[in-house]
Amino acid sequence: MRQKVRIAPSILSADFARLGDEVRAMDAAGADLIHIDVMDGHYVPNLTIGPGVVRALRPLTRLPFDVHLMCSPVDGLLPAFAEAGADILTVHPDAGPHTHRTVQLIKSLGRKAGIALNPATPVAALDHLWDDIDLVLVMSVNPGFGGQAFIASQLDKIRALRARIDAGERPIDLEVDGGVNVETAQACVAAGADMLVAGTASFTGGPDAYASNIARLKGRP
Ligand SMILES: O=C(CO)[C@@H](O)[C@H](O)COP(=O)(O)O
Ligand SMILES: [Fe+2]
Repeated sequence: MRQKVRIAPSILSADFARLGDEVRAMDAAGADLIHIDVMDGHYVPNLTIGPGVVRALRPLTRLPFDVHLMCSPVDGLLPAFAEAGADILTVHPDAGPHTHRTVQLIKSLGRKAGIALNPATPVAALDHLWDDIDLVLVMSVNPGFGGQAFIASQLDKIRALRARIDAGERPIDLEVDGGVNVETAQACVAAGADMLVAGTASFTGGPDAYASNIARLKGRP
């Protein structure tokens, strides 16, 4: 693989009845971040996790919390997630009218700011944001659910983003989310991704399989 990749298991695929244990198990298994999918039943047709859950999980691990907000409007939710223990707050530019203002709000809360690009959202959506963002999240499925198939056309977008990030002066993480498994992980890293979200592929097989799942996603046998 091209470079060291970090794996962010999405707890959307965890056993919600044992969520704390699941987060601890993923930490012990070698995960690099914990990805938390926040869905509002409006921007996407699913309803998931609020700041109370993030706050409850926060003492259980020192891994960064990578909070992916599929919410519209989102600005009013950001302070609560920051206070609850989010490290990265990632928003969708099509979910609100003033994404630059949203990014400024995230920075004012002292958190890293990410922008998520849906499969149909072009790289140009970032044109006015490059100076302020810390992460770009390429959605390789349509947002809303775990367990969907990887949309291969997004590999070209990852390549274009890698070229743009490498041409810039600031470090910006390039994360891919949706349908990531051992095979698609390799393609994403070859295209330039340095962070991979994996829900199904991380949690499949139960806790005894987590370490091997993470290792294989990192390209180890
Ligand atoms: O944001 C999302 C879906 O909207 C993701 O984070 C999924 O939760 C990833 O799940 P898998 O596709 O890896 O099962
Ligand atoms: Fe996500």
